[in-house]
Amino acid sequence: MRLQDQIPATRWIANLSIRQASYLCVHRGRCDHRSQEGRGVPLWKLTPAVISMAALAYCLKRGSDPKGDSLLEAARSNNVQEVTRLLAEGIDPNYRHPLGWTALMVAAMCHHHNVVKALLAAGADPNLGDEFSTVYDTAREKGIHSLEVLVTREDEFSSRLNSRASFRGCSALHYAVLADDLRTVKILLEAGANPLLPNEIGHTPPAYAKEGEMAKLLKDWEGKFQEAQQRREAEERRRFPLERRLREHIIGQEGAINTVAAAAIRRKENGWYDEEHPLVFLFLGSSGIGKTELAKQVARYMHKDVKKGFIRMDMSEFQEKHEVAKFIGSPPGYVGHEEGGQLTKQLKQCPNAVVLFDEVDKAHPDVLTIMLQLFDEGRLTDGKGKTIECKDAIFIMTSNVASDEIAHHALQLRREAQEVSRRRLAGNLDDVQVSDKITISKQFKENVIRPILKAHFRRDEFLGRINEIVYFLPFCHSELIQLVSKELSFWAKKAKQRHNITLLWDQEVMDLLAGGYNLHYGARSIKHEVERRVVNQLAAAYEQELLPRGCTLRLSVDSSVESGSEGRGPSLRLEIVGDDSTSKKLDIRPPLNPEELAFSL
Ligand SMILES: Nc1ncnc2c1ncn2[C@@H]1O[C@H](COP(=O)(O)OP(=O)(O)OP(=O)(O)O)[C@@H](O)[C@H]1O
Repeated sequence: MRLQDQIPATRWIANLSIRQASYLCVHRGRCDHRSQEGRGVPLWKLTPAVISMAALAYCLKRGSDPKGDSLLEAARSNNVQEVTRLLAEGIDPNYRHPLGWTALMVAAMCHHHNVVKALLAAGADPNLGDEFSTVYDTAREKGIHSLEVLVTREDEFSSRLNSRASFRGCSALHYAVLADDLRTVKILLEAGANPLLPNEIGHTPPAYAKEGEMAKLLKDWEGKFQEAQQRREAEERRRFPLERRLREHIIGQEGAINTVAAAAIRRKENGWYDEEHPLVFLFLGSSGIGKTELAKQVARYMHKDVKKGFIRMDMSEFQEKHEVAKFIGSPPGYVGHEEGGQLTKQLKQCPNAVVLFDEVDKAHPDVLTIMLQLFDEGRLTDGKGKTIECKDAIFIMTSNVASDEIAHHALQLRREAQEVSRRRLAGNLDDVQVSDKITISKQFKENVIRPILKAHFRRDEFLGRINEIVYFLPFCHSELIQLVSKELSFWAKKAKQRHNITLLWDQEVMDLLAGGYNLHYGARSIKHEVERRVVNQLAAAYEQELLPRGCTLRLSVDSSVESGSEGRGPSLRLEIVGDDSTSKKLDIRPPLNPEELAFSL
């Protein structure tokens, strides 16, 4: 072992006596608290405890990389030469201590400017957040003694920090500001550290700045950073508009995508909206058709990948009157008051979130009354009497109410459009163009859908507060082909990654799988069909060792099985493609092939 690699171990041994003393203090404190005499425990009795802590310390270090640990130690002790040497050896500049921090955070906290520069030059990310929370939480998470965590944090990071405060999410910039080190703060900002980045408790670095030069410097950079961020986002939006992003994840549903993107979100982004009220959508259509997926993608667009930006409430959990309390929290004196409400708790963390109320038609009328207040006033008062302002939130309700009527109307429109095209073009139509032309008529919305919604929700003011009712239509054939292709590609990628198997298929296979579409289950029925007819066969062939690693497999339609007989359609077969492009059908033993098994029953 190199001398440098031994340093942390030596420090651990040297620190045993400190730990022993600390443990003694803590233990004495406890004894004093419990007994009148206030006598401590003899030192010899503590030795096993201290030894066990040393063992824990050893365990803590055991899973870590000794060179990574040396980098952390060199950063802490301001050994620029050693830091540079280790980085040149290829040690990850973002290597984390087993308790969560990086070398850049240590150097920033300890005023070691040159180490900070060396780490940044080697690619250390100034915007990584610390994974260390409080001493006690970290001890619980890692399953080690809190005293051990405390001593490690003090020895290997800094002894100047409050052990009870949470540091999760603090960046190197947070630490440099906490250390009041103007020079390091400048270096970090110039290297791209984000002064607007909040830690887990929502504080950005300027929140820890002392008045004066430090606060002024950070304020200037906040402005610069905001401008640059806005420029970047505008450029990104221009190059990659929302509709295009949504279409990458959602097949078909052009009308729904355009309504949500153009009519509402873009208006909101560009300032053409009513800032007094949040946006409210009602997504209608049958199951598995993309309603939830569209809501998720909107949240991802609005909040990047921030988890808190998407709140999902299953409204079938609020069918009873008494369940209102679960929604916004119970008033004082009632059971669950301390817990708070499911919606209010999450909205508090992100008041401009995208909130999905799934199956809203199932909610109790009292819950709807609360939602109406929320939509109307853009604020919500929880059981503790705290008001949450959420005028910037986007509320999306989904419902299957009237889904049969919508599906049948859409199919009818599609048939009519096909008929018109057929007559006009004398056949040979591309149904993508046809499906684009389908729009649910105003008359149908007014005469069919509105009365159904009114009968269901029984309140005009509730329906009146919805900005847009968005219709999701059943998939047409070309959209089904896209869904099949997406599913097959997903499994082909897995086959390649896991077994180096190349999977091929043709149009006939996709047509056959598209036939598994069920209007009531939507895209889920396509997923199921691909799993049932393709993945099950692949798994069986693999289990029977019929698939050599690195082989090429072709899926094809077995036309020897004619449709019609006993309701069986053509089946899919698997062939291995040889180097000379010849193919050999795989003989998968029936008992292990669920499809064949089903046929033989
Ligand atoms: N238009 C679509 N394009 C791509 N994938 C889709 C589409 N519609 C549904 N899916 C996929 O099908 C699954 C179910 O979709 P989703 O959750 O959006 O259904 P839903 O319309 O909200 O139905 P439900 O009312 O049953 O929740 C998801 O995995 C989703 O990715």
